Amino acid sequence: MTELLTAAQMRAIEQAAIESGEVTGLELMERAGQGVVDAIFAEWPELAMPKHSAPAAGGAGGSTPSPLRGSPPEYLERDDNEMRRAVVLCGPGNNGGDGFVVARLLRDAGWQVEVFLYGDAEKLPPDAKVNHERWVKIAPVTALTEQAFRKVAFADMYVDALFGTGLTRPVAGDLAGLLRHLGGYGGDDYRPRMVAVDVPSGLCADSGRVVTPNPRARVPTATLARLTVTFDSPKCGHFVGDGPHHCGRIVVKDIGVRQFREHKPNPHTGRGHVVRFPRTSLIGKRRMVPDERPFFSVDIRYFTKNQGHKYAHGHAFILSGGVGKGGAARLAARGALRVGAGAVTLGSPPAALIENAAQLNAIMLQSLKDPDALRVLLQDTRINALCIGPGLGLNDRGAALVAGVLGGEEPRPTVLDADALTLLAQDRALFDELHANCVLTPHAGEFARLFPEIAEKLNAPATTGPAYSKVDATREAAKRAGCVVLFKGPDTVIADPSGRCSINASVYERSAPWLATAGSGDVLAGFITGLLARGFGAMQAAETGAWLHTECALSFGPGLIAEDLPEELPKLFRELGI
Ligand SMILES: NC(=O)C1=CN([C@@H]2O[C@H](COP(=O)(O)OP(=O)(O)OC[C@H]3O[C@@H](n4cnc5c(N)ncnc54)[C@H](OP(=O)(O)O)[C@@H]3O)[C@@H](O)[C@H]2O)[C@@H](O)CC1
Ligand SMILES: [K+]
Repeated sequence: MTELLTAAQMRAIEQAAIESGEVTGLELMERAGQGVVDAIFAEWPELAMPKHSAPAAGGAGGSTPSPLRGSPPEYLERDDNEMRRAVVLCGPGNNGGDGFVVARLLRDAGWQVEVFLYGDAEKLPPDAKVNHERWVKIAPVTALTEQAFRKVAFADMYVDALFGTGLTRPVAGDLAGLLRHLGGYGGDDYRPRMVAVDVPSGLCADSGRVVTPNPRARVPTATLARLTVTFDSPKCGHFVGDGPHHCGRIVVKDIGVRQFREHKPNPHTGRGHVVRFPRTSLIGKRRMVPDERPFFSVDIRYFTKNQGHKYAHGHAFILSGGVGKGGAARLAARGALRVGAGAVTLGSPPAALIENAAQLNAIMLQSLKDPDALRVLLQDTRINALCIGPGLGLNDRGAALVAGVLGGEEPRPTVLDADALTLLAQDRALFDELHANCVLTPHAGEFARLFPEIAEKLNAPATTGPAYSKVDATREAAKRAGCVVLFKGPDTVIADPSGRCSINASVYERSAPWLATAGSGDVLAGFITGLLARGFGAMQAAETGAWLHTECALSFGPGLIAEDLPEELPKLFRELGI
């Protein structure tokens, strides 16, 4: 798994590296700038060629339209030289320092580069100041205003080095207007080559939220990049909230500080300690960082087909709702069976038995009238995982069954989804019965019902950086509930009460918008239940279930309906060598 860092964690690693004496801040800045330039040429190889010799396919060859509306200035229209043109926007911190390095390296590569600075050159931090001075020996720097930018902004590429991990407050005044332009130009169908250094300016690196007093503004005050080049490790904000929308694509460049991730305090000075708790992992497919495993590791031990009867592979029990409401629980049951539970039983109210019987074959069916019947059933110790909520019904029977599931003598690992979550929100005494082997799988609405104070913080405008994030919210919720919380979305965040946290992001190359289809959440609940039955721990079951869910959707492709998800698993398991 790839580790995601917060801005503070990245700063601590950088600080430890510098304090070790093995590298200077200036060297790190040079590596960062070089990383950006390398990423640019890898992303757009045609930019390494002279302008008129590059293929023009897809608008890749010639000059791109201005990101600001209106025609390019006359002198640019007359320009017929062969040089590539870049505009680099530098800010008042070290992100701006990286920008000056990028400008210099592009110029060394034969580009015509125009540099703008927002802020006072005298107040730049030391390394940024050195790179500013290096640049002004080569070419001038223009003070950044919207008006000044409008006059010259016509380029093959724009580099956004205004703010990185140091964004502390909303961008205001003239610069806000400029960022709105850079974040809202061109409609949806065309984005100029905008490269964000570390993080698109205006976006909080921790939360992926645009830092603004007005979150409902039609055009956000953050740049819209086609490529974001970050250093050492991706940051949480690249994968949650609006991050993926603003980043375009993420490339991670090694700047040689990895050994300092585990840095201990210097015994003499006591400094150089890297604070890396809590850790956040990315559950992803693609290889993002050298020497990290390309796949999220599905623990194959739990899938090994040991000889043995079906119950040796676990027995999942799924509680269903009333007549006409059984579809959701049947989907969950199918998911649990396909993911590998040896046996799956659906507990149905007597009146719905015939309906369920007509739809089930490999899944067993059991009459489940009330909590007394449940108590008797749970005397069967082979039942080792439960799922309650899909299609359950917001009624007394539902509430009594949730109480029965949570309050038994030997509470089983249990997934609580859908109606069970609403019932928990309505009855705090029930909520207090949650135990460490529970997994809650709320979407945003259910999350807000279950954890109203946390949701209020998350939904409040992000007016300071670092802003409260979905990662923070899920961690806090897991702690409060005392169990695993899987907060659904394209950026599914999973946390346990100890603070362990993962993000299963269905974004970038794992984007699967067709996964937002009726019944998809029921299948996810079933996957997790099946994995619990196979012996996975609660956190691992939630992580693996979420990962498989996205992978099934990607494998099937558009046109997917919830029924297709479990049926995709055998193919996926074959590919994984399970
Ligand atoms: N970590 C690493 O290993 C490496 C990091 N590197 C690079 O350093 C970057 C982090 O640099 P950084 O800490 O100087 O922060 P950065 O984002 O440049 O901004 C801080 C400045 O912006 C200002 N400011 C903030 N918000 C504002 C607002 N709304 N409107 C106006 N001003 C605002 C803020 O002002 P202040 O809050 O202090 O008043 C301060 O002046 C990082 O993203 C990466 O690119 C690489 O070089 C190499 C390795
Ligand atoms: K930036």
